[in-house]
Amino acid sequence: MSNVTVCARFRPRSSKEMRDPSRDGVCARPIDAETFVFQDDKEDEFTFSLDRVFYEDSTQAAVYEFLALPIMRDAVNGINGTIITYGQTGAGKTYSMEGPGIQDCDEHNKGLLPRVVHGMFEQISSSNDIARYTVKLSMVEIYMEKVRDLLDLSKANIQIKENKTQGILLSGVTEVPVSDSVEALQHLCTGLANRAVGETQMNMSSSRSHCAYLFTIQQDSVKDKRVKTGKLILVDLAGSEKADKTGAEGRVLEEAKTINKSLSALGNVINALTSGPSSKGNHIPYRDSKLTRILQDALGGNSRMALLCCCSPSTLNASETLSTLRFGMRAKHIKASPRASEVKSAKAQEEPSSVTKDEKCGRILEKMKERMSNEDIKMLEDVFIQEGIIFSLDSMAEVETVYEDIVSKTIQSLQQAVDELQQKVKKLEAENIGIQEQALRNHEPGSVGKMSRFISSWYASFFTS
Ligand SMILES: Nc1ncnc2c1ncn2[C@@H]1O[C@H](COP(=O)(O)OP(=O)(O)OP(=O)(O)O)[C@@H](O)[C@H]1O
Repeated sequence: MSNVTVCARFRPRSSKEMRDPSRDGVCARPIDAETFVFQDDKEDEFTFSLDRVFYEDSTQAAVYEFLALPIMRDAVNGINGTIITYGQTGAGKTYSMEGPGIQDCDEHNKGLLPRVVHGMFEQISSSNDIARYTVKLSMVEIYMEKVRDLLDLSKANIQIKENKTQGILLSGVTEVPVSDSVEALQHLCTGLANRAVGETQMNMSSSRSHCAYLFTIQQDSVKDKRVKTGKLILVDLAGSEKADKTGAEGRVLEEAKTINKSLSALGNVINALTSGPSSKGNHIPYRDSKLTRILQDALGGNSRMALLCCCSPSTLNASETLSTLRFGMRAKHIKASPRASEVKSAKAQEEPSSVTKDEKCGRILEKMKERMSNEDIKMLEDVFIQEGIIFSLDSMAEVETVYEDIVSKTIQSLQQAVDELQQKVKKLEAENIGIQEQALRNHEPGSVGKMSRFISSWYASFFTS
């Protein structure tokens, strides 16, 4: 059981952001490779801890090696993987995913997609003697809630179907077999040329669609004829900014609304997945958008998943960046347990389980911890966000530390309340004695009796209320 890998990447400041005269301009102050302090436009500070933070001087190679390489390697070995770039328009999603160009780009600037393609075929060629591989490539765009085949534009409305053994499928989508990275990149370039490009005030060439690159890697073992299939999906999401900020109108406004609807659906699915069982049962609204439906297997756990939160470093975009980072924090709590989709030989299926008692206990413990954290994380996160203590609940150890801290603080304040009450009791006792003495001095036995009855009943009600 592993968490989703969530990283943030701050691109260099644009020339417009550099010209901003109102501030020194930068909203993130690095603490270490995983943690930074974020300052919003009201100068409130939030500390974020993610799996890795890439600042403006980070290289494309570093992002690939940390975020994508392990997922690509597993996909070649039959474990599904998904890599998503998320963030507002102009935050660096496409730069991170593709680089300045897929084919004719210098080595240094190459994005995740061409690196994944090269890495995949390199790994395949180094293990060709133990297995035969078949790689197929598809490429689709989700635009205005329609899935369009970017490798065959006549297929403008691909249907999404579900199959018990293969999971989510794009019915009739073009799947081109590719035998090396040059061929794969050529097809990707064809697909990219077909991508719908809209215009908004914020970025004259911003893409207004989600784009998914899908690789199916089938491995036929030379030795025992076992077949493993790994699906690797890379998704470059459309920009997540608010429609009103773009100043868009007409069709562009409709595009922005549709994009926001599908990104909200993605947020809702993540919320449902990370909120634990609810009164409504655990309904996960995958069907609310094409995007969440296509990502259903990835989000539902049968896939390794990495999310790159692309951010502007500028205070001008602080509110969008804050919501991007909060989205990332939320996604971090999705639990994934990807399995290799291996078709076993009959002999392998008969083999007795070699799982030890300790391993079973470990698994049960993990499940218990998982349930506990699912229920507690939301409450804790809300409290800590309110208190300005944004944190990363990476492990149960962290949950326990946080709990211990809260419990000890609660005990301290209860102790203080008990001390105050004891002092109050002492003061009242002294007053009581004084009143009784006064009554005796006045020689009024009847009044003393009434007074003492009054005091005892007041005393009793004080301590039972
Ligand atoms: N890490 C980076 N290093 C250098 N330049 C970058 C980096 N990230 C982004 N840029 C530049 O910033 C600009 C916007 O980036 P990009 O087009 O990737 O944004 P985007 O998030 O994909 O936007 P959209 O939602 O419109 O697709 C581009 O000119 C890009 O070259």
